[in-house]
Amino acid sequence: SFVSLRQRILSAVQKNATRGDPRSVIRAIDQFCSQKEWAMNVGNEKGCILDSVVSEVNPATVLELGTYCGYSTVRIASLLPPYAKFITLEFNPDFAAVARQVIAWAGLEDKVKIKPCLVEGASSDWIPKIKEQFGIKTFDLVFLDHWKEHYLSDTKLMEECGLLRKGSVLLADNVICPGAPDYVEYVRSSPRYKSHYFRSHLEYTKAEENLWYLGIIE
Ligand SMILES: Cc1ncnc2c1ncn2[C@@H]1O[C@H](/C=C/CNC(=O)c2cc(-c3ccc(F)cc3)cc(O)c2O)[C@@H](O)[C@H]1O
Ligand SMILES: [Mg+2]
Repeated sequence: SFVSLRQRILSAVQKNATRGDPRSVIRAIDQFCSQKEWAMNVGNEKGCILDSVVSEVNPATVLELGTYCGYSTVRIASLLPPYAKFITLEFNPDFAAVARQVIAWAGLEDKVKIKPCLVEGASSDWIPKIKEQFGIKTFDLVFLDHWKEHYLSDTKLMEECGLLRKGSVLLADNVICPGAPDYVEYVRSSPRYKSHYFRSHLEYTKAEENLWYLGIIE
């Protein structure tokens, strides 16, 4: 039967990565996607920027929008302190199923070093429920990497639901390629945001790309 790209990514992890070793899971996916088949993981170049932001923010609460195969979930989770709460939202059940297995292979499910709580469903449905469902007041860090046309609406929704505070950091992938122009326009023109560009390249290519880092200031 047809084996989907995400199944091939999972097989590459199970074949080449060491169980319980998050870095080997990241390496296995990066090797597969740079040598065999491109996939829309954030990749290693932008991944290192993500790592530096996570380490700098050292967040107690993290929200990821768009789990996909769990590549950035594993990257983030492996850097969080044990008490941290990490929610990742994915509405495609097939992607969520693969991501659960990639996260489990990295031992982040078992070791409960951090249990990224992979919630199946649309971000717009779940964002209003996060406070009472997970006992989270505000997010220290949000990583946006889902459909680009949802970046702005979900950011506004997070503001309305009181999930962002002074100092919350929003990190958005792909603001140049494929691009999120309405989101960029909104945060650049809003006095509430201080924004910073990280120059990088589209994953596994030489194409110009940027991760868009935003601190919130009231
Ligand atoms: C409202 C809602 N709620 C929950 N999950 C949601 C959700 N909306 C989407 N998702 C989930 O998130 C992922 C979607 C990611 C979309 N990412 C991209 O489209 C993307 C594309 C490229 C790219 C660049 C150049 C090209 F030529 C082609 C593609 C690079 C990237 O890095 C991308 O992220 C996917 O797993 C989807 O199910
Ligand atoms: Mg992306």
